[in-house]
Amino acid sequence: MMQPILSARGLVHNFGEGPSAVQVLKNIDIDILPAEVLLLVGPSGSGKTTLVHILGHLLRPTAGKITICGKSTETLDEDRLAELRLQHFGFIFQAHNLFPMLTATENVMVALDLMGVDKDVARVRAHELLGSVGLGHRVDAFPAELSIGQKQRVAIARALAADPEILIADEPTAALDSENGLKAMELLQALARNGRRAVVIVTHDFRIFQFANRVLHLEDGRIVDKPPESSHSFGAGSAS
Ligand SMILES: Nc1ncnc2c1ncn2[C@@H]1O[C@H](COP(=O)(O)OP(=O)(O)OP(=O)(O)O)[C@@H](O)[C@H]1O
Repeated sequence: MMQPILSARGLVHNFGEGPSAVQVLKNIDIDILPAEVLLLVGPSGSGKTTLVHILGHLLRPTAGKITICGKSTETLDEDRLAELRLQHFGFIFQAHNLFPMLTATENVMVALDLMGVDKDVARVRAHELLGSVGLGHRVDAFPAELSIGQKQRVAIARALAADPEILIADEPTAALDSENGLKAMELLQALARNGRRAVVIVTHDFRIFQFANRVLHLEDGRIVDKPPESSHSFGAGSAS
């Protein structure tokens, strides 16, 4: 059995306190494996975004434990959590969150700057990252000059800045047409396979199921219909 990059056990999350508290995650166990594309699917409100925020350490769970490469993250203070996020995670959100006044290169450099990378080195690295997502010819473009698919690629390049083990994407194809959605997924799948990193995707988009190694269904804060280990890989996305 492959060693998970991240293991979460008994995750519970409540929003609110006391009698008005709402439990949105109920005793979730999850392992994230190297080189896998893991899809989280389920009805609106089932807790998918809350779960990936907790897995990405953007939100602390009400209860439960997470280990990354075998080390518990439970007792880390806010500064250590910020370091951990920078080091281990890349985030890709639907709205891309690109800075409109900055070029593609500068948008990627922001992430490298946060890591304390020298500006000249960061510029070279940003160009490399943009090249790796097929945007080597658009490094000086501003977001408004890029197509939506290209903007998504800048967001992916930025998420790769720290060469993270886990990429978390919330609805990465929702705003893309079929062609761009498939291209984005091909890129994310290649990043999982080549980089030995995991890509965790929240989605409602059935078109991308073919890229998954595993699909976890969330319903009312629980993982349901967990497939047996033997069906871990299927379809075009098999990592074997
Ligand atoms: N900050 C918050 N405060 C209170 N309740 C929240 C908060 N964030 C989410 N919720 C509630 O928690 C539940 C799970 O929300 P979450 O966004 O995780 O679901 P989701 O499965 O990602 O939904 P969608 O597919 O619509 O994005 C919902 O009932 C939502 O209203």
